[in-house]
Formats: sequence, structure tokens, C-alpha cells
Amino acid sequence: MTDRDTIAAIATAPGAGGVGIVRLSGGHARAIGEAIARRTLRPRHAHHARFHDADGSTLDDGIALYFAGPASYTGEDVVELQGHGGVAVMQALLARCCALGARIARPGEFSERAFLEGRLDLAQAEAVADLIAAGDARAARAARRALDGEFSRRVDALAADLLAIRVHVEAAIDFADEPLDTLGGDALRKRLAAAVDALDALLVAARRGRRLRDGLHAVIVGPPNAGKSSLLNALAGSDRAIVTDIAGTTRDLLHEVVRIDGVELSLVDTAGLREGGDTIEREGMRRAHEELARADLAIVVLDARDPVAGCEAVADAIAAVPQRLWILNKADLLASATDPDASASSLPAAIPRFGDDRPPLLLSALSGAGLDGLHARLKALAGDESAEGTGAFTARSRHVDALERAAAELADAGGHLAHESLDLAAEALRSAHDALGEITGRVHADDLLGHIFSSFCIGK
Ligand SMILES: Nc1nc2c(c(=O)[nH]1)N(C=O)[C@@H](CNc1ccc(C(=O)N[C@@H](CCC(=O)O)C(=O)O)cc1)CN2
Ligand SMILES: Nc1nc2c(ncn2[C@@H]2O[C@H](COP(=O)(O)OP(=O)(O)OP(=O)(O)O)[C@@H](O)[C@H]2O)c(=O)[nH]1
Ligand SMILES: [Mg+2]
Repeated sequence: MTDRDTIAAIATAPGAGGVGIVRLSGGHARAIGEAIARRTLRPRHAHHARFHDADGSTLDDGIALYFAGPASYTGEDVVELQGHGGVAVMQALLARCCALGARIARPGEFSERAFLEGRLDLAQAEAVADLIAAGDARAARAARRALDGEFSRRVDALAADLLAIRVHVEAAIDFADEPLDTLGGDALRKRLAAAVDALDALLVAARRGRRLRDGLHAVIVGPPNAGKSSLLNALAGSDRAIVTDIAGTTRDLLHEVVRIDGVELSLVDTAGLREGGDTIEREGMRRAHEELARADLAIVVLDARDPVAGCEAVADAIAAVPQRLWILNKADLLASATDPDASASSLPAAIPRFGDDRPPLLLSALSGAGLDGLHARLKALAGDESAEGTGAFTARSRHVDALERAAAELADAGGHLAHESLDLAAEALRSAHDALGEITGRVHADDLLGHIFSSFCIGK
């Protein structure tokens, strides 16, 4: 028994739809559903019924479903009134539920209850929202795996290892007079090393999962007039950005989401980088640098006729970006005799620092020549096909942060163990363990829940 309110919300997307669902959860859900349908609702049976207003008039006719807790999405009694999906019908049904004692649910409150009732852990509940928000099939599959507990299971397994290690250390503390070696210190260090490896592997998977969730964030950079905005337009398939032959045309950042064979990619066009420029242009360059700090990929556009010309201003800006894709644009302006491969291979020598990047692509944003090759390269980068077979799951920055903290604490614990500082080791292990617990919500602060669930959509 709980003393929670009974909550109600329109669970389907706002607007006109074939069918719309008002969902109730809580102790009075069944009574409210039965009052509206004017019949008893058997658990897990679809009842076709008229939905009645207070005066007995018909609001709608539809399907009423009752799920008796705990065998429901939230773990509480749940009733669904599935009516005709129109705004007015849904609002009227919702109002009737509220008149009968329900209150309107906050965003994410159904999933929050599923979490509080132990139906889902926190990472799984977040995966529900990520599944709904997934922009492409790959992100949806990865969110589906997180919802199925693939991520949580690995976190829990690691937490169980840490617990065993903590027990071992705590026991050794009780025998403070004896050297650690007589207390299984060797085995302990091996166990810790194994946990460190497992955590590192999980961190790699979670970072990949974050990229699956958030999509690859690519920033187009290069010297003025190289054709950056033209390239954005070519990839977006529309005249999104202003293109002129005046160097310094683009000043603001221009965001565009493009899909390449169903794989989502977020692109940002930036102001050309060079020395000088007026106040507005310099502000544009500052924003470009700021955007690069968040980029997964820099798409560096250079003029194929003189690629080295603008390189210097760009090289510093992209040094810290994890990946770079070099483009020699305006291929159509090269003398026809130019061998694309020769031109392409000349670049890495000009910028030795990035010598291990793939050779640049020669293309023309204007004519479209070479764009297929760019599509393929981008799809491979955004798709990270290698992740597919290995049960990739979605993750969030919150999870990556927690794993990074856990990794730092484990490293500290190792140091303390080496110096036989068992108390300090125990403390670091506890912190690492807690950090893992934050991911699945076994350890949490109340305001964390509010923060997470409030970003869900209404009715979820
Ligand atoms: N109509 C409808 N469709 C929906 C949902 C819903 O709430 N209503 N969902 C809402 O997100 C998703 C499905 N999620 C659900 C998860 C668990 C249970 C449930 O009743 N679980 C019980 C029984 C298990 C079983 O019989 O398989 C349980 O776990 O004990 C229902 C829906 C997507 N589709
Ligand atoms: N011939 C040819 N011209 C191009 C190509 N791509 C862009 N241009 C031209 O080059 C000029 C500059 O193009 P933009 O796309 O505005 O260049 P940008 O890099 O965005 O320039 P800024 O915003 O000023 O930094 C325009 O006149 C384009 O039409 C190309 O592949 N071939
Ligand atoms: Mg531009």
C-alpha cells in the first residue's frame, strides 16, 4: 500500500491521432476507470465501453484496460482509457479523471514510479526516454538494449566485485597488526586490477553509448571562402546557409541535423578562421572555437587549389578534436590534369602533426562531385559499425561522469593498498562503489530524480 496520489496523463503524442490514450496509475486508478466506463474492469482484459461524463453523457467510446499492480508498467494499479485520438476528447477524458480524484502527472512521473517500485532501475528508466527520443534506428536499438538492462547488468556486476573487495579490505583492517600479505593481499590486488580493467572497458562502452544517444557532433571549419557553407548546404540538401564569394560571409553558428542512410549526424557551420577580421567576424571565430571544444569530429574544408594557405589558422583550433576529416573543396577548379590522389596525399606532409589522419577527400560542394565518398566516410564515422555487433547500449553524460569518478577512486584505492593504507583504500573503494550505484539509482539524491524525470515527455 502506498499513500501516493493517483496520477493521470494523456500518454499519446499531442494532436490528432487515430487513437489516444489517457493513462492512470495509483490506488484509485481502477475505481476511476470503472466510474468512467461504468462497468467492472477485469485485469488484462480489453473492454469496449462508453466513457461517461459526470452527467451520464458519453464523452467517447473506446477500450478500457486494467493492469493490477504490481504486474503493470509502474508497479501500481494502472488503467488505460483508449479513445479516439483528438485533443478535445483526450482533454475531456483527462478532466473527468481529475474530477474523480486523480491529479495530472508531472513529466516522467509514470516512469519515476516504475523506478521507485523497482520495476526499472534508473539507467533503464532513462533508456525509456532515450528510446522515445531516438532519432534513428541504431540509436533506438541501443536504447532498447539499455532498457533491457544490458548496461545496468554490467554496472551491477562491477558493483558486486567492488563489494567483495571492500569486504576483504574491511576484514583486513580488523587485523591491523598483520601485514597485508598474510591476509591475502596478493589476491586482493589481483581482484582490484581485474575490476579496474572491467571498469575501463565499461567506460569505453558508455562513451560510445553516449555518442549513440547524442549522435555524432561534427563541426565544419576552415579558412574563409573555402566552401564550408556550401558543403553544409550540399549535405543538408537545401540552401540552409548563405553562400557568397565574400570571405567572412558566415559569422553565426548554423546548426543542421542531417541523416545519411538513416544515421543521424549534427552539423555546425562556422565562421572562417583567419587572422584579423572585424568585430563581428572575430566573435564568429570565438564561437567556432567554442563549438570545436564540444565536437566529436572536425570537418576541415580547404581550397584544393591551395590547401596549405589557410591551414595554419585552422591547425591550432582542431588539435584537440578527437577526429578530423579533411576535405579539399573546389575540385572542379583544379586543372583537369591534376591527379586527385597526388593532390590528396600532399596534405598530411603540410600538416605533419596530423599525419595519421586519413588522406583528404577531394570534392566539389558546388558540382556535387565526390560527395558520395564523403557520405560514406561520414556514415562510417557516425555509425561506428563496429559497435553494432557488440551489444552497444545508449548512455548519458551522467553515467560517463560516474564511471570516470569510479575509475579515479579505484586508481586511488590501488595506490593506498600498495602503501598498506587500508583505511584510505576502504574509503576510496566505498566512493567508487557509490559512484556506480548512482548510475542504476541504488544510491541517489532526491533532487537527482527530479532532474532526470522532469526531462521526460508528458505521460511517460
Ligand atoms: N498501451 C500501452 N502500450 C505500451 C505501454 C503502455 O503503458 N501502454 N508502455 C509503457 O511504457 C510500453 C510497454 N511497457 C510495458 C511494460 C510493462 C507492462 C506490464 O504490464 N508489465 C507486467 C506484466 C508483464 C507481462 O505480462 O509481460 C510486469 O512487468 O509485471 C506493460 C507495458 C510500450 N507500449
Ligand atoms: N567552383 C567552386 N566554387 C565553390 C565551391 N564551393 C564553394 N564555392 C564558392 O566559393 C565561395 C565561398 O563559398 P562559401 O560556402 O560561402 O564559403 P565559406 O567557407 O562558408 O566562407 P565563409 O563563410 O566566408 O568563411 C562561393 O562563391 C561559393 O559559390 C566548389 O566546390 N567549386
Ligand atoms: Mg560560410
